[in-house]
Amino acid sequence: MWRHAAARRSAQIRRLLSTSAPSTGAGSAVRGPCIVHKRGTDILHDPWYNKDTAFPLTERDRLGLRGLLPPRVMSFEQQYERFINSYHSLEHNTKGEPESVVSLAKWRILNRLHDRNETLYYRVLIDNIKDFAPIIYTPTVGLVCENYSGLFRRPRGMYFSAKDKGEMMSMIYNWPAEKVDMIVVTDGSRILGLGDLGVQGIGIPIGKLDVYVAAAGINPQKVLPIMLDVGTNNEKLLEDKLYLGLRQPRLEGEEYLAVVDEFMEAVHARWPKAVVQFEDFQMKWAFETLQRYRNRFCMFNDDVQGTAGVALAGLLGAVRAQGRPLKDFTKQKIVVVGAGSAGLGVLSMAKHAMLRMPGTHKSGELGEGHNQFWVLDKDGLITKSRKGLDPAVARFARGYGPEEVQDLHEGASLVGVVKKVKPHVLLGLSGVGGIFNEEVLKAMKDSDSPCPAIFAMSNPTTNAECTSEDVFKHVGENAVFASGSPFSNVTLSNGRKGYANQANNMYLFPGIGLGALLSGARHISDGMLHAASECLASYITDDAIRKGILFPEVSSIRHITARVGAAVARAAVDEDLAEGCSEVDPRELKSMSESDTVDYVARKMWYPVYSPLVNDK
Ligand SMILES: NC(=O)C1=CN([C@@H]2O[C@H](COP(=O)(O)OP(=O)(O)OC[C@H]3O[C@@H](n4cnc5c(N)ncnc54)[C@H](O)[C@@H]3O)[C@@H](O)[C@H]2O)C=CC1
Ligand SMILES: CC(=O)C(=O)O
Ligand SMILES: [Mg+2]
Repeated sequence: MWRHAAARRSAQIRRLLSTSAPSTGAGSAVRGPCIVHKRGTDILHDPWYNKDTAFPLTERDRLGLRGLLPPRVMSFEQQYERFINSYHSLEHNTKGEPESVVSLAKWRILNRLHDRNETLYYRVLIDNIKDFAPIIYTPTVGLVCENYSGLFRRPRGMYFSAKDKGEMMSMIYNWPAEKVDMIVVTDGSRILGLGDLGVQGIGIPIGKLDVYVAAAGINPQKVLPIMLDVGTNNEKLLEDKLYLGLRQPRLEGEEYLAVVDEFMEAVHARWPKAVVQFEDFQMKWAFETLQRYRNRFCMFNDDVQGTAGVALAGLLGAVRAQGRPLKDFTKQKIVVVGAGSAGLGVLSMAKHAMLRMPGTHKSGELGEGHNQFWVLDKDGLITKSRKGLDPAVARFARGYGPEEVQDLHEGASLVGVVKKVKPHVLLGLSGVGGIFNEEVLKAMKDSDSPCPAIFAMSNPTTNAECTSEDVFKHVGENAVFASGSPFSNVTLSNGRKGYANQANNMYLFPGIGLGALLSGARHISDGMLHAASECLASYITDDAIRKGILFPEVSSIRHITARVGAAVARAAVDEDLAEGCSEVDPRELKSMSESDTVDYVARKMWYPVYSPLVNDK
């Protein structure tokens, strides 16, 4: 049985590798020579250049490697097959072990390859993204962050701490790559739904940048994960002897902002065209830093803006799933659970999309007071009678219109709200696992939609508001479901599939970053973000939507990202924000048709093949 499976896999691997260049984003499978400034073991220990046993004999002579490797020269295909086989042996050998043990073992084997040979690592990642994304990204990356200090073996990325004040401008030059295109930075204060993990949050920028390389074809030599260690308020970590971060409470106020300001100035001074993605900052800093930097630097906040675009695409899909025209989006009743950085990002983008729907202005149907949303946070339903309401939340508080007849009071419970409102959509970004319990889901049966939509978007899996099983069992087989972390499809009573879509910002952030980079955008505008979301929403056909498919397969992420990247670049050009990049100036970008732009973006995507190495000494 095991042998048959292995033979099948070998055939699959041969098939995969014989198509030397996939249809999108291949770049060229034949690469020109690459100049290295090192020789001998220095090359073997550098994962950017290392080919392990695949160094040809001529290269071994040229680079001083002769005698440093076993004599047999393996092909890339053989190395690939060897890795995949060891991965499957590990799966086989860990059967029956607890899930966390298996997941961490899988992460370790991938991480070791990452640290040793990036070309092979990214090739296996690209080819097997659906299987490997749950390991290098959510949910396993959450487990890795929780255990990071114990798992730490080799550093990756850069660490700027509160103790580095005044030094960052010189520290930035310690990074060995001359050019950096994409940076993902966190302060570790809200890692997925796991809270403050301090310096251990570095796993998130690393995972996000892996997705950038796999999905957007950003050259891994030009990505930089960054941790801003300003302390932690996590008592458990502060007491942990192995904790690798600063043992002090988080900086606050001006002291905190001074660190982030200095970091942003340092990055901009060395790499003025780099795109900076802010990730997993607690709400107050997510919004504050976005406001502070978005018009000065080419940056965005993925949790606020990337998530919003993905959720909006899903919400529009939910309208189509009901067989209704898109303009009916303005009539959808949407309950949002979680009014944090992600929830508020979604609310504000969805509201903006409603206001932009064709015809809404003419009919005067929608105004700022129009409110299709019921928003709950940890204290229940948010109404205008809530004391000390933040203006960003106040826009969505109930009580501004005729909806008051629904007799829902401040702080009403989730189940109470669902029973009274009968929403078309229930969307969770609360970080609270299981909060969409049986009672809540059963109440969704009475939704005014023939296909009630449940989005359990919190990560990782343990923090998801509910599971795919729960939804099809309690809401009904006509429900549509999407979650932040992957769940399995469910077999329905009629033998059809209940689709477990993944509503994760991974469908957009790589394209936002890529489009901004290739257009040389001065900054990332709302228009560029809307273009990204619309592109994702229109990717799914009506046929697929009717089956309950709201988002594409993760395996097609490179294809989607090329399109999203092109849409973002075109929006930058339209808004005169594009300054062009080294090869293409803004006029050329402007003259490209839509499909030319997609081709251009796809051509610029890096694809992992071994380049001939030439030494400059
Ligand atoms: N699927 C995706 O692409 C994304 C998912 N997320 C997930 O969303 C979750 C929240 O992220 P943020 O908004 O940044 O966090 P946050 O900490 O800023 O906000 C959390 C919100 O949930 C509310 N909340 C807490 N307990 C609650 C309860 N029992 N009932 C109702 N509301 C409750 C809080 O009051 C707060 O408004 C995290 O789990 C994160 O992983 C975030 C970004 C992207
Ligand atoms: C997916 C993501 O960005 C989050 O859960 O924070
Ligand atoms: Mg995030």
